[in-house]
Amino acid sequence: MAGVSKVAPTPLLKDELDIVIPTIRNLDFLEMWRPFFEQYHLIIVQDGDPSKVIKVPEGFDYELYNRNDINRILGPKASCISFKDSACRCFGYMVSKKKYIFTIDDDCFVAKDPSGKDINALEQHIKNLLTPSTPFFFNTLYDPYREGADFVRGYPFSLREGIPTAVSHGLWLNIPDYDAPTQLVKPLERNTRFVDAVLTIPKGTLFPMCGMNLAFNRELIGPAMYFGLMGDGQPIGRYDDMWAGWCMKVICDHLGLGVKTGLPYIWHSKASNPFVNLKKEYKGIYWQEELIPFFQSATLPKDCTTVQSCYIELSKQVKAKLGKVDDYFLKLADAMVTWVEAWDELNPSGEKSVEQNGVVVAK
Ligand SMILES: O=c1ccn([C@@H]2O[C@H](COP(=O)(O)OP(=O)(O)O[C@H]3O[C@@H](CO)[C@H](O)[C@H]3O)[C@@H](O)[C@H]2O)c(=O)[nH]1
Ligand SMILES: [Mn+2]
Repeated sequence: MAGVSKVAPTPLLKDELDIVIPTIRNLDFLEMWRPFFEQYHLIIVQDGDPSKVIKVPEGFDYELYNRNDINRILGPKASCISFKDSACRCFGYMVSKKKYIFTIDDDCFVAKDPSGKDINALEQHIKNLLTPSTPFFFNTLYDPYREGADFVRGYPFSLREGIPTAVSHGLWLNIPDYDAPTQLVKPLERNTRFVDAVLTIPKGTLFPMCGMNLAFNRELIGPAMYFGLMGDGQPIGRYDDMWAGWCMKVICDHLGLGVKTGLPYIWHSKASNPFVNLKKEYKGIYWQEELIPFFQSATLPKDCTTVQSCYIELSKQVKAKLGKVDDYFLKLADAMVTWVEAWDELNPSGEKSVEQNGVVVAK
């Protein structure tokens, strides 16, 4: 038989997924990801000085937005997009037209699994997003939809269909995502432990979402993925992804959407400066002792059936209940509304309930 031409398979979700990268530096890191990323469209959000030229390696298909572009596109609503903080990445989520988003930091590289094989983090995130979540009952053999696993004895059959997955939260080998105090106490600690598992985060449980290796279904949960007001002119930094994760999880629990964490791993290469981080984080470290109980007790009315309506309702509760913590939360609550308004302006397809997104919501 004539030599069978080896045609590379089309990557999963090639035309339905954008890769969003916040950056202040050249993107040489993409060379290592080329085999996994080259066929996908990149949205680069250039932070800091817009006159700086960011070099993107040849062969990648991308759009790049700097601060001038954000101001031009959003006008006064650009005030809700952070400046001089990785939180700016959420502009990429808003401007994308795709169903899925994967966001990664420019100091995150391809990690190897225990067998020494390069980990295609994007492929694993896609698997996580395309298989259901099981937040209502814990499966002790971890991800039941994975090859070679299943639901264990005693797992209710009525719950085995699972629910749609909205978010896939990946982890990091080498430099762990520690807060500044922990970084200061354990400057040499490296994460060498590869845990071969994907878990659904149970309903009613919050978690610290890290934005450096994260994927989500933009149609299901996009409007809730606002990374807040951080960086320049703000009293706090490095709580961008945390804030988004808490708002997102409350809304996912309310709408019957799932959140997973675990595989895939990336190799996080650079520890940011712990002293700079401490300055950014310190208010957050004591504020969060009030923020967590707020999110843990947050409930949304039944008539909130779209992400936008949930998010607007949450912003009202932030204003009413967190304004006493600090005036910052009054400003943040307003910025949450501006974000949704800007989102709907750039995505005029209108608000959709999860059912309208073709999702059967667990009752
Ligand atoms: O002002 C800035 C600083 C950085 N960036 C880009 O954002 C990411 C992360 O930057 P970096 O790797 O230097 O910082 P980390 O401390 O490792 O970031 C993680 O901690 C959290 C910060 O909120 C977040 O979960 C992770 O991002 C890089 O791509 C920088 O180029 C920026 O855009 N603006
Ligand atoms: Mn980093």
